[in-house]
Amino acid sequence: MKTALTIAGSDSSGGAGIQADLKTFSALGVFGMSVITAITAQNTCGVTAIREMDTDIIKAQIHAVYDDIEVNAVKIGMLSSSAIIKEVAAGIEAYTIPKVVLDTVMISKSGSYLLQKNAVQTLITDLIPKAFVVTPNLHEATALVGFEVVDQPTMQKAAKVIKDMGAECVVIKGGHLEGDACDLLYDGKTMEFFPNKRIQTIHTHGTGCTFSSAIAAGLAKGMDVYNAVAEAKKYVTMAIQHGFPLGKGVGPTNHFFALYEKAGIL
Ligand SMILES: Nc1ncnc2c1ncn2[C@@H]1O[C@H](COP(=O)(O)OP(=O)(O)OP(=O)(O)O)[C@@H](O)[C@H]1O
Ligand SMILES: Cc1ncc(CO)c(N)n1
Repeated sequence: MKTALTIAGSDSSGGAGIQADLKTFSALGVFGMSVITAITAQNTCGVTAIREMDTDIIKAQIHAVYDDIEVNAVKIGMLSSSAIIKEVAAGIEAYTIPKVVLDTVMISKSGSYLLQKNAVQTLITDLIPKAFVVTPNLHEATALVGFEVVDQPTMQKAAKVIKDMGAECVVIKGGHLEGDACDLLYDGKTMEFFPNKRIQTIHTHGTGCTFSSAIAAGLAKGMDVYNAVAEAKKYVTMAIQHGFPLGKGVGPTNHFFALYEKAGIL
């Protein structure tokens, strides 16, 4: 069985973060492992508290996994601070980790900072150059490149700038576009749009985490980046389609509907 590791924050409500990542890995038939960078007290209405893990326990978790187990792909999510980014970058360096999907998590849907504002530059200098795929949403792409990313032409322009920061491939997510939910993949040679009709729902908690983990799962299974993104897009669309009104706010993506439907059980 192929393996994937998520290095990310915990979401107590189970819709995003480590919990969404592990559900995605399982649903896609990959054995999931985790390095927890921070704990959030979070539900469908918002984030009420954040506690960062000390860098020594983050380092110990990375070493515990890598000293024992072959890891076929890594997804990186919430990192919270510059110090944590540097620790994770050192781990990638120490084990020369190749298939890294970096989800540049910055602000939760409810508006809480999951990455300190002053850490964006560290992300650019220390981690983006080590990533195989970087997956910013429109807001994150804007923060990375310094101009507004709001439509397909500016997504294309931003993808080139982020590629020049040293990432192998760039996926700019169009979940926040006006109109269709259209993502862009740039591998340095071709620009490929992955269009999809926008699903009319408020239940989109964890869409970004689900998508980036699904890309990592595809890479773990040996897919090339194009197929990994195409399959991840199908998966996240299905998971949003079956999203449901858990709690009083923004409900989560639904992995198990996706799994059962795929297996022909439902
Ligand atoms: N309403 C929707 N209908 C269809 N696809 C969607 C919808 N919302 C998001 N997506 C898709 O979900 C994936 C995640 O994109 P999105 O832009 O929502 O990420 P994100 O903002 O990083 O998510 P998060 O808030 O969880 O961090 C992309 O493939 C995007 O196109
Ligand atoms: C822990 C965590 N990671 C990522 C997200 C996505 O925004 C979230 N809401 N919570």
